[in-house]
Amino acid sequence: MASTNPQESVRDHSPLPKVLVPNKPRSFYTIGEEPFTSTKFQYLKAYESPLPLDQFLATHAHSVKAILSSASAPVTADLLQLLPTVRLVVTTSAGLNQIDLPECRRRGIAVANVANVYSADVADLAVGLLIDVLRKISASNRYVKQGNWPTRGDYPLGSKLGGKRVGIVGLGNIGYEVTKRLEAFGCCISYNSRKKKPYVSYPFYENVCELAANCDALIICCGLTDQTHHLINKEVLSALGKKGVIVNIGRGPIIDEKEMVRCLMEGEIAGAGLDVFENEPDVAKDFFALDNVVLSPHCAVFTPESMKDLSELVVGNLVAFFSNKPLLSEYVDE
Ligand SMILES: O=CC(=O)O
Repeated sequence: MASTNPQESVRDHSPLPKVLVPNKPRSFYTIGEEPFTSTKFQYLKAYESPLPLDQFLATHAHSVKAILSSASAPVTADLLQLLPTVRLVVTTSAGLNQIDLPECRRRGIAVANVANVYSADVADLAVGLLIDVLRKISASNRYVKQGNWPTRGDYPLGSKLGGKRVGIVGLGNIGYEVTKRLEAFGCCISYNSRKKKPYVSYPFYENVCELAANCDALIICCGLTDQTHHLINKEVLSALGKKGVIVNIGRGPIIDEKEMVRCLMEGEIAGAGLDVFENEPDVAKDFFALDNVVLSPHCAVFTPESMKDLSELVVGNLVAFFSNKPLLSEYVDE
């Protein structure tokens, strides 16, 4: 429970190593905090302190050895500057865009990622969104529930997934899981990634526009970086074309959202399945009126099963770190 007494939150007699938690991760909300705890370390929860963050950090600056980051808890150069004894950042997010990785590297701070914990769930949702858009599942569900079937007749046909040419943008763990699923549906896969992957034989397109021009659907699986910000722009969307569908389970700002909305409204692309948005949780209202758009509230990673695996990995990484053992899932830049 949040302390109401500022003095109480500054008192810190525990000999356990300290892990700063700047914001409450969504995973703590979904399965509770208990699975993430251990007798080997103690969380310092900035979000429960009545102190302003800078005062809280000043109070604990020299006792914090690790940070538990999440999508909503950025680890910036400014934060690290205030915490000179930090040597590890563990994140609960698949994306690492909120962590200043070059600054961590410069300071000799290790980063532990989520490894493969979420990949299957995210891939399932990506394929689910694609099928939903193509087969109009959500749209026809609304049609039936609104009582339109008897009066307005059959709903327009959806389109087959099998045989579709699907382009994966970002062939990491999640992208690879998506390909495994789409192979089973008989799709023709090709991809764009920072580098050609030696372990797959799918056609590789160095240029995402060329990939789009040769695909019926694009699935965005890459991380958000300076290079991928608005990677999917007007040119890529028009290359995808009138019959093209886009699915995004990466990060909202990878797509130029205003341009995508325009293309959807003007029929320049056929549909979209989106789990992530440029300005979460405020989703552009233009999407709401579009029947060819399926939306989910950035929940691709959230199943109780993967949350449990996540808690084991987070605790495992922190315990390993505080026991001077190798991390279970250290992020290594390729
Ligand atoms: O999108 C969710 C995550 O990065 O964990």
